[in-house]
Amino acid sequence: MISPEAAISFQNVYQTYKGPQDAVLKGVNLTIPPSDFCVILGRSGMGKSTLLRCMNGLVLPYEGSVAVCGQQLSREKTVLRHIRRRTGMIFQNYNLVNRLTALENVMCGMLPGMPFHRAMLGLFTAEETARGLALLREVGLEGFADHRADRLSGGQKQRVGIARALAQNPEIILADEPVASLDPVTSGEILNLLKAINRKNGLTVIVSLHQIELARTYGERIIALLEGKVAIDKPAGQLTEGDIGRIYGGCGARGREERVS
Ligand SMILES: Nc1ncnc2c1ncn2[C@@H]1O[C@H](COP(=O)(O)OP(=O)(O)OP(=O)(O)O)[C@@H](O)[C@H]1O
Repeated sequence: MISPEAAISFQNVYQTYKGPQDAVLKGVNLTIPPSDFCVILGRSGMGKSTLLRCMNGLVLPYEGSVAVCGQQLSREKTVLRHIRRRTGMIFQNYNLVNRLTALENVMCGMLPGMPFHRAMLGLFTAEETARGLALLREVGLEGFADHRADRLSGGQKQRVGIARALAQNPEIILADEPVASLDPVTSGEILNLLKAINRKNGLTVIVSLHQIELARTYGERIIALLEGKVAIDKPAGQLTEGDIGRIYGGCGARGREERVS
């Protein structure tokens, strides 16, 4: 059953890029309540990014149904626009516009919610600019507003990415391997920031990770994908060695070690 109160609800979802014989998701059932902090685990190619892309309508299931904040995902443009406004996306490679400043990148997150003529010309009100600056402060980048994105460190770029996602006033943050390109200390800082946002703003946060220790430290709920299905769905504190073996077993111990930060 699709739950109208859930932030995200998947019912028997099948997704493919090539055809049903090559399905990536093969009957995913999932309910994520508002304000959850979930970590998605799974070996490379198991469909973590695909699952996240299904949550904001970047890809659509060929069978089953997805609902975001109670709204059923469909091909209809108004539905997609609405769902994308409610889901802020954070990427491994930050997806910033290099030639723009940190503040200008953050303001890009406001464009979809602005009247067309102002968005086209990039005309922001003083209030919107003040909000952009407040968001930079919130992610720890006060004083970096005028810095070009390509001159920032990886951790700073990811902070700008988070501020840009917040600028669209989302209810859900989807972070696709947000710390995969960062060192362990910076990774912890970024996950702490996402956790603080989850706690302070009550946003639902769903993060895909490869590092088991980070998942255990920062995740509250662990969802692991295996062979296109949810194989494990439990509180992070209850994740056992047996579970980890099940998720990464096919890689052998070496494959697992490589993923542990
Ligand atoms: N745009 C695409 N077109 C065709 N196939 C795709 C596309 N994106 C992903 N796939 C395939 O779908 C499967 C799942 O990919 P996905 O990126 O969702 O996995 P993942 O668990 O996020 O992997 P990783 O941890 O390596 O990022 C893989 O076999 C991949 O090759």
